[in-house]
Amino acid sequence: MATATSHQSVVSFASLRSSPSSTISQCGFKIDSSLSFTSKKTNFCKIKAITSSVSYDNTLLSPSKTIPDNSQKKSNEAALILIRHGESLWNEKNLFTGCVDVPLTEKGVEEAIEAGKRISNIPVDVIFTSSLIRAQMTAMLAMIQHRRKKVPIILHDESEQAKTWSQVFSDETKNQSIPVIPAWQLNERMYGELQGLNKQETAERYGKEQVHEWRRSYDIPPPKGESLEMCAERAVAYFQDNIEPKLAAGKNVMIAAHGNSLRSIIMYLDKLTCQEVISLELSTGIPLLYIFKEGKFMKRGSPVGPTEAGVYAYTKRLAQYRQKLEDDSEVLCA
Ligand SMILES: O=C(O)[C@@H](CO)OP(=O)(O)O
Repeated sequence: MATATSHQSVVSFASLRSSPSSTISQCGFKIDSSLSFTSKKTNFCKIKAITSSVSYDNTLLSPSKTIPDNSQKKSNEAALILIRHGESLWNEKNLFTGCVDVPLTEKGVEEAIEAGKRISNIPVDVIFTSSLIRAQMTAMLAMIQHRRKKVPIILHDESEQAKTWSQVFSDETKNQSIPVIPAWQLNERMYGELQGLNKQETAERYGKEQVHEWRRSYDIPPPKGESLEMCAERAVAYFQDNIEPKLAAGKNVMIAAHGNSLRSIIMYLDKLTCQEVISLELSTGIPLLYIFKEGKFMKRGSPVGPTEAGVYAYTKRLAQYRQKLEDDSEVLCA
């Protein structure tokens, strides 16, 4: 089996069972129908909920107790956008990165801006990122492209003082902000003793198959690192405890994270088996859209651009949101 690169230009969603053709779909996915899958159940039942959850709302941007908690607002659907960070300096050098905190390349910056353009008409109420700079840069660069022009603000909870010192005292300013919640649980899989090694040289030294197992198998960890299963135990538990409740409350969520932390979350959303997840590759800087409705996640594809009609054809709510953005900009231009 060929070693997958971190820069593949195609997102191969092995689980997209409802669309069997091997073409670029209307949603912007390439679906690889050459793969066949068994009906083996995913063993995600192993994932235990982590109870030490942190929950933020827009209200945390302001100390006022009188501001209503909008997280309780009723809605029957919410958008979920997943973005793998843009190309990092170590992606460019083909080095195993894992939890090493490396920034984006110039190309990565451009990818993040392009991703932002693609989702610029999709509502975002709260952003979750890993604690690593490449995911945070991606989230920020993407959000500055958003037509709503809200300001993404990182919430700091590392100490009581950090929380107190970053309070916002204007309701209006708070309403024009989007909370950005960093969570180490969304960090890239810890690559152990491979971190900093060149991927090609490692494959030459240990063999392509061994390195492919370390990189893509579900339960085989790299030396002293995390397997995808171990990464899922923290990333999916965090998603269930902190992100799903937001979606259930009608909040539109964006997650900027990493190849493997997002693979584990997609495995959960798409109910992929341990075999299926091996073929799941995420490109850098490509946003993926899901709709959460009645407790279920529906994959909607990757928004191709601000004028891409397909994305909006899927839900009335997204179409209405875009129409409102159009109306507002017409009023501003008049
Ligand atoms: O190096 C890493 O941390 C990851 C993501 O870039 O690489 P891989 O494609 O091997 O999972």
